Amino acid sequence: MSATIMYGKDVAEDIRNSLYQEVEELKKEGIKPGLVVVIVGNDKASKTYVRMKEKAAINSGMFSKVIEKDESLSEEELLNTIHSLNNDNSIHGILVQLPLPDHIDEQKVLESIDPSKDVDGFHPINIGRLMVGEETFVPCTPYGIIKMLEHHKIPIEGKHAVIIGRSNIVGKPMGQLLLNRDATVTYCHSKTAHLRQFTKQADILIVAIGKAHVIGAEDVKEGSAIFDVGNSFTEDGKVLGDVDYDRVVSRVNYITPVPKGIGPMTITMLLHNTVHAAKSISKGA
Ligand SMILES: Nc1nc2c(c(=O)[nH]1)N[C@@H](CN(C=O)c1ccc(C(=O)N[C@@H](CCC(=O)O)C(=O)O)cc1)CN2
Repeated sequence: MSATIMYGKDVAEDIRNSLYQEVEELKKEGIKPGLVVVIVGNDKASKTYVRMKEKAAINSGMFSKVIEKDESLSEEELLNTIHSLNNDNSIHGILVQLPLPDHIDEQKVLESIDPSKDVDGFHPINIGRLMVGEETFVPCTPYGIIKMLEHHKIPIEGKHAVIIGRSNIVGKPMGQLLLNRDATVTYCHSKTAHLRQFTKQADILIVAIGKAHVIGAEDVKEGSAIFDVGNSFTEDGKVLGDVDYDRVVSRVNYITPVPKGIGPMTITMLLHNTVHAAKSISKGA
């Protein structure tokens, strides 16, 4: 069996080209989409992701700013920073890079972001909208996976989608997006007994647990589509997915590699959400 290797870059390029055109049109109306990313602390991977976001936004013709704060920043200071960004009319998208240091209440911070600028889609109002099937900001990684499914014309309706991982960033919204498209969805997580029993049934398998190579050839259904969200770093700086790609690839029809699979789509859907925010804020929606 020869699998289709799903490179996010290929799908991302088309979306980024059309976003660039949309940004140019907005600029003619005097609107330059503006994204601010706030990062607290020195996590190496987070810093890399933030740089990638900044570069992608600038390349798409947007205004982009990174606010870097020291690890010792208090929760109150962070909330004040967000408050002033909420009130800044030149900023359409606000994102707080996760994870935050332990002394800061992550949920409180995410809930302080104006929902109309919440380009990560993590605010409870936007999550609620997703649950009831209303248009909203969709979290970037699951949104990117939906775009990849669409691009490769992988059927969703009536299929069994199994999601490993129940984070607010990926697992939970991913399941809801697939459910909204009439998949039968099973959530698995660290306490799931007999994990393989579920993964082997999956027509679409989404793996987002952050443990290198835990899914092997015996865990997948033949002919399925595998989406690997994992990004674990080895001591020598190599990035590994949650799926043992080399062993799994020959058993499935579709698979994302790590790196260059879903990662580029996460950043692209952030750009999409920022343009969407700029449009709706400027129209007073
Ligand atoms: N506020 C947020 N925080 C975090 C999110 C998020 O969506 N919003 N997601 C992750 C990190 N993340 C984006 O922030 C992210 C992770 C990985 C990649 C990526 O492109 N990875 C590469 C490999 C890594 C590399 O080359 O250095 C790939 O898979 O090709 C992009 C974004 C947690 N925090």
